[in-house]
Amino acid sequence: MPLRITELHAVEILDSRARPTLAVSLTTEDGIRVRAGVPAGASTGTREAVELRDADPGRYGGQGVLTAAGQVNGEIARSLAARDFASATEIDRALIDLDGTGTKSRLGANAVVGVSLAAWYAEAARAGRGPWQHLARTAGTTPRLPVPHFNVVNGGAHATGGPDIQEFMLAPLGAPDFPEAVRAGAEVYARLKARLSAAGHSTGLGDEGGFAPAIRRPEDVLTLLVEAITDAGYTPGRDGVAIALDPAAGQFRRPADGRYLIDGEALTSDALIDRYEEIVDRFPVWSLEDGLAEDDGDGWVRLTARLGDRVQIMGDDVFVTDPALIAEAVARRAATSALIKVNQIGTVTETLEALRVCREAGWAQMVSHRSGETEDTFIADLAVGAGTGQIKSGAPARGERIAKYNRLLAIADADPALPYGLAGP
Ligand SMILES: O=C(O)[C@@H](CO)OP(=O)(O)O
Ligand SMILES: [Mg+2]
Repeated sequence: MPLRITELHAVEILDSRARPTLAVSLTTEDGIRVRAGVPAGASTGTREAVELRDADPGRYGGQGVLTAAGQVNGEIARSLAARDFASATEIDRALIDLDGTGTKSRLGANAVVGVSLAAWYAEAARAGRGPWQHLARTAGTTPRLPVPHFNVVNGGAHATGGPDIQEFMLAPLGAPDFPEAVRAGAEVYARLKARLSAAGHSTGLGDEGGFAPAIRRPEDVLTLLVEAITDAGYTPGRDGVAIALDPAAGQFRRPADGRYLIDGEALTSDALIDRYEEIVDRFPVWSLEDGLAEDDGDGWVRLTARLGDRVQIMGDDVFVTDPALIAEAVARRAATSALIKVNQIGTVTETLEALRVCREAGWAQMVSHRSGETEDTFIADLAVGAGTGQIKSGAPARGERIAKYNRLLAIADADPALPYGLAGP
């Protein structure tokens, strides 16, 4: 039976930063009703799909999304309603065609992604399956529970006064199963808080629920993390709890001369790569995301050549979940893995395509939240269904972050046969 939408409705809600975003509800002719929440980033890539924000500076300082909601309730609803669709993929294609810009800027990427997520929820519900089972079946992938990456120290664009490096994450690679990985994350988080307090640092939180102490030197943060991992009784490293970094280096690159301003120094790409190498020598860092800026193309190739066999070199702002950009980087050996965010590209179909490009190239994939989140848990199902083996959803604290981890705990509980951990090569 074809999928027919009888009602599509978007409403302005709040995200975790008290900024407006969209919730989209969708009803099908056969009575399925679903709802999706739309996330939003702060450290965005320049080639991301473009969200619509209102022109009116009098509401939410010009950040409202009534225009985007209007696109869903008006043009998108008129175009999709009462049409027969063979699948959610077809709905995504219709959205891409209707928008017509390649960047989703006309309808708004926030409007488009809300409808896309709702369409996939609806298709799964109509098939009588959970979202992850449905995604696995559609994509032809082998499901697994991902290694959670807990962002326990927040800096950069996510925490004023925090470190220059945006994200310091705990990755319980050595955990025997997903619940034990969550436990490790939460126990180390508690020990880290105790260490920060004892040293007189702030334990206030950044946007993703991690601590945001005024510690500039990345090595000083890493030392604290290793101590906290040990305090909690875990082994620092791949057999226990490893560390992943997302410097989001584009945020601290000086446009005038392309130097990276970190910890009071102005480093060339090569000097920054040297610094990363020293960090990898000294600390149990296993993954490095956006180590360089998105426009430092040759730097990415050198970074991968230098460190690619020691740590995962992951692109976020540089690839923006775009299958074409990922394919190009595979050919240039400009990274070894890609971060995956549905709202960076705008539809679930294109996201699955990006994941397929990675799989076929032997690249690792990490499904990711945004720094502005809702209680929506689609990314948890996406990580399991697509079998990516990795997810990041912030600290093991704050409702919008733990919604995803708690969804993963529920999936683990309901299906004890699901394997846990990194996907094989
Ligand atoms: O850089 C990132 O990886 C993300 C999520 O942690 O941040 P933002 O959503 O602000 O782009
Ligand atoms: Mg990033």
